[in-house]
Formats: sequence, C-alpha cells, structure tokens
Amino acid sequence: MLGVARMMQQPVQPAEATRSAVSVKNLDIRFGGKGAEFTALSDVSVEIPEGALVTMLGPSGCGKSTLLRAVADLVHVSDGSISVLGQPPKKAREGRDFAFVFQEATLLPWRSAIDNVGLPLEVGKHDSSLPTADPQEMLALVGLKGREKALPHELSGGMRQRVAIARALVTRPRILLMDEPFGALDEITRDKLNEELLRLWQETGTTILFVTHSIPEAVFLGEYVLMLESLPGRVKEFMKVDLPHPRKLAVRDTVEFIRITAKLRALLEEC
Ligand SMILES: Nc1ncnc2c1ncn2[C@@H]1O[C@H](COP(=O)(O)OP(=O)(O)OP(=O)(O)O)[C@@H](O)[C@H]1O
Repeated sequence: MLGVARMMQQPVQPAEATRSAVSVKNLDIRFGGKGAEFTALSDVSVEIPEGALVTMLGPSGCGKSTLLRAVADLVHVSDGSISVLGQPPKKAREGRDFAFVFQEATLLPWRSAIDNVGLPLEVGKHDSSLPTADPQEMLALVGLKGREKALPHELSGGMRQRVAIARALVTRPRILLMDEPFGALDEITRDKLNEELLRLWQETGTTILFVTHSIPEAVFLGEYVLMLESLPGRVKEFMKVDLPHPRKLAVRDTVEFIRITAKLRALLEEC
C-alpha cells in the first residue's frame, strides 16, 4: 500500500520546470540500529532547479541538516534516491560538483586567508581535470582583497566566514550547500553577507541550498523556500518567492515581503 502511495506521489516541483541540480525522490533517512530506529526524514521528494537559490526552513530537528548532508553524501540514504547533477551524490562529491559551508568557518588557524582558500586545490592537485579558480580572485570576490596574508585570528567572524565561502568557491562547484552559514554572526554582518551572497549567486550562477532558522533571511535570499515539518521530517511547502532581483535589504520593508514572511510564519506554526 505504502509502495502504491509512493508511486503516486509526485516530487514537489517549481512552477517553471527547468533542469534539476538536485533531485530527491521519496527519500527516507533512518538513524540507529534495529529496535532503536529513528526516522529523521520520511518520503521527501523535491526538485532543486539548476541555478536556483533555495532556502530551507523548518522547526529544530526536522531534518534540514540531514537533507543537506545526504545531498553531500555524508549520510546514508535508507530508502528513495538523490541525484546530484544527474549522478549519485558519491560521484558528485568525487567530481567536486558541490562544496559545503558550515556555521563555523573551520579555518586552519596557522594558515593565512589565502592559504586557507587554496587548501582544497592542494587536496585535488593530482587531478588536472578538476576545475579550479584562483584563490586571490575568490578572496576578492568575497570582498577581502588586501587581506590575503591575514591569519584567521586577525579577522572578524564575518571575514572568517567570507574566507570559508571563498574556499568553497575555489573548486568552482556548481552547487553550494550552506548550513546556517551566518547563524553565529551579528545582525549587521549577517545583513551585509546576505546581500553579498545574492551578488555572488548572480555573478557565478551557482545553485545554492541554504539552511536557516530565520524567516526574513529565507525570504530575502530565496528564489524558493523549502519548508520541512518535523517528526518525521517531511516537505511542508515548496514556495516560489515572488520578489524581484536584484534585491536590496530595503525590500524587507515592502508589503509583499511582509506578506510572504507572515505566510511562512503561519505555516511554521503548523509544523
Ligand atoms: N548521526 C545521527 N544519528 C542519530 N540521529 C541523528 C543523527 N543526525 C541527526 N539525527 C537526528 O535527526 C533529526 C534531524 O536532525 P537535523 O540536525 O537534520 O535537524 P535540523 O532540522 O537541521 O535541526 P536544527 O534546526 O536544530 O539544526 C534530529 O532528531 C537529530 O537528533
């Protein structure tokens, strides 16, 4: 019966279907051994269009990070499937098709900003077929031109996170997976980085999957918002954000922005 229901369920799709960067079909993720099994994600289906910036919202523990980690081949898929640019996540990882940015910048404290950015290139330097970008250019792209030689402790939290983003971009990933990357930053820095991320997204054309706890951040950044509900984690909503680009922070004062955030807040309360 479950199988029939699953076959009938269609993946949640954006209004204008384009090529998918990430295709998730009937995904189940369970943790723990037999008898102590916990279902983190159940029957999750979603299509992330190539080049889209999709923000992910949902109550704590609903499985946002688990979904991101499954796309990155860091979590075992119990049932269903994930396809990243038409291949299994493991293949996409080997081809460096995606990069991950975490809440903490996790820079090597003894390496300068430029050497931290260049680190992924050292790891894959034996394989000349892998795409690379110039670390200096990537630092300039995130607004850190002139700070190449600075050590992580000489940079602010926001600057360290920019270094982490530059490091993620240095392998020219087609997909950027971001797990609450600005969650630990103060509001002013976060606002600034939000605007910069939108600029980066438009300049690079990278597909971005971005986890956040902030509804305004999800709406400001998102071309689409994916909302998960909890226990077990399921898709609650996949919504297009109809706000024009390029977006500036002032868009948050518009009636349309307030309407969208109110709608999402109401949905979140149901989760
Ligand atoms: N490796 C693991 N082993 C066992 N349970 C896990 C593991 N990873 C995650 N979980 C569980 O899966 C559920 C989803 O966790 P996840 O971190 O994905 O949620 P989240 O939505 O990202 O939460 P938050 O918003 O609080 O960061 C939680 O109940 C968590 O305890």
